[in-house]
Amino acid sequence: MSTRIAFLKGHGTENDFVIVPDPENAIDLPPAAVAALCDRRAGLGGDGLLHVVRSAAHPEARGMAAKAEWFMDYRNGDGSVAEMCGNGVRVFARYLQRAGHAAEGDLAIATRGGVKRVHIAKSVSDGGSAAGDITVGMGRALLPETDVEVSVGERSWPARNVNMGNPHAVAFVADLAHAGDLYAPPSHAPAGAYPDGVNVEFVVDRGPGHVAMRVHERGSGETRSCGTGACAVAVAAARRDGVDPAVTGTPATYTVDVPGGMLVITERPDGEIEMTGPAVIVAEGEFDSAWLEGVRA
Ligand SMILES: N[C@@H](CCC[C@H](N)C(=O)O)C(=O)O
Repeated sequence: MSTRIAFLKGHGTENDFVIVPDPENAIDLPPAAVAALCDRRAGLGGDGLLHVVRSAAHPEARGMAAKAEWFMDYRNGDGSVAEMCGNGVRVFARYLQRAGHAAEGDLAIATRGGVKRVHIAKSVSDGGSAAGDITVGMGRALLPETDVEVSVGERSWPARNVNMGNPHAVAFVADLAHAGDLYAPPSHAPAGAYPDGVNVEFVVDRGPGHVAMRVHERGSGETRSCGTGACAVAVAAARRDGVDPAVTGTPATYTVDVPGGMLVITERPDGEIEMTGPAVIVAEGEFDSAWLEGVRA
């Protein structure tokens, strides 16, 4: 018997997600079903999917249930699983707020990358009303001292290897257009540098503490924003600029322009990184479970 399954659509700086609320983890979402839901022509469309589950009801999150009631079971658009999604966790928080599971202020969300602290700012009123920004504590960046190179077509660049829970290669380029159409994943060397694949960011300077980036995301293709990518870029830019908050004792803030908007990233002297930006829910509806059954078959 088919049933109706509720979904929402949301985005953070145009990194967009299908949101499937499923508190008791009752909906089977194998990779093919996720890819079908994220398909922009034959499905609902999204860079990824946020499966909203109570931590206590998910085997990967039970251990975090005492600290965070809700688990972000994040999937990439091709159905693959990723450790963390920075824009996703902000959109996830906005969903929890809209559904009445969270209020403005602080909350904790369980992710595969651990429990993340989120702050939902008060709504602002400027003639109409707009949702306040959402800040997430992204944890610390790891900077393995690996020499990496990324290539698109004939062009190659040295890249900084940054791990934000998920893997990134950050390349500073003369012109963002040099990354080409990014339909195919950029290649990287050495070949074994990223055994589980990599998100690749291309970065140009806009001014002091201000950069712009494009990204090719593992499992999603080119997207209009990537939160973990923006954090990786901010840290790579800071180190390139000779800035290390652990040494100076002063927080470092970078503004990162992405094709879909702007994110503000602050790295603190203890290494903790905070990311702030908008997160919105744009639609909600239902789809027929029979459609998903057809995809799974
Ligand atoms: N868009 C996300 C990152 C999603 C995961 C990434 N594609 C991966 O496979 O690591 C973000 O906002 O961080």
